[in-house]
Amino acid sequence: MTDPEALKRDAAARALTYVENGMRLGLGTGSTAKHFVDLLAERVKEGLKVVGVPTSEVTRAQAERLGVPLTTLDETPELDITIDGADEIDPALNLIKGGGGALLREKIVAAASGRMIVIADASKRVEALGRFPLPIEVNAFGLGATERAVARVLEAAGCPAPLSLRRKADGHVFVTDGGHMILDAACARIPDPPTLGSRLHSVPGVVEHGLFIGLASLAIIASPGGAEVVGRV
Ligand SMILES: O=C(CO)[C@H](O)[C@H](O)COP(=O)(O)O
Repeated sequence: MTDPEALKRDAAARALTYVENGMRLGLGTGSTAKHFVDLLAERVKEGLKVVGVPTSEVTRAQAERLGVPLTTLDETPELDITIDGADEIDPALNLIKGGGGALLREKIVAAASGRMIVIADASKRVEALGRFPLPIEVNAFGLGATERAVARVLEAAGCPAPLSLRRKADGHVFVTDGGHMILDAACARIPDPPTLGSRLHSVPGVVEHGLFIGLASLAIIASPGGAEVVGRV
């Protein structure tokens, strides 16, 4: 059996072939994106000139440690490519993201990019989104009321789901880089992701959700047979 880390690194290496001198890059978060930043740093040491916007404090620390030049969306509001992982990828390249809790910055950075390339191993491919619990980032104020409103929206969208407040391994509540909390919705199957996405945005207190609709234009999916490049259908 192929080592999952080797597959993630394969996908990351293939994504690097899309990076050209002078590009402004969005740098994703998670174990697959971490491989991309490692490989990018090697190319930077060899002389590649790029600048990156990290999607989390974890990625910022990694990139800084490895010498990848960084900028912000205030200094550089338009990026060429974002390369990021995903928790689920459907055939239309709609995604669930946020397993690592970085969904808000990931979505802002992807939306500011000319294209988003998703890198993943084949286990992330699904026919329909929803088996992976959908992360919903919420403001701490009014948490109980927001949770009830989110539950009503999920039910109306045909995917009633238990909600759980995300906690860290030590039991403390997980707090995002933006200072918010995450409700994970165990939907099982989301019949209409775009509709659910817009309805969730209508709930006061919801800061962002992990449905990435129409943002990714390319997915690089690594399996033991090699890395497959899939364009949006
Ligand atoms: O959305 C994310 C972080 O918020 C990650 O991209 C997603 O969780 C995939 O992570 P990994 O590459 O470790 O499987």
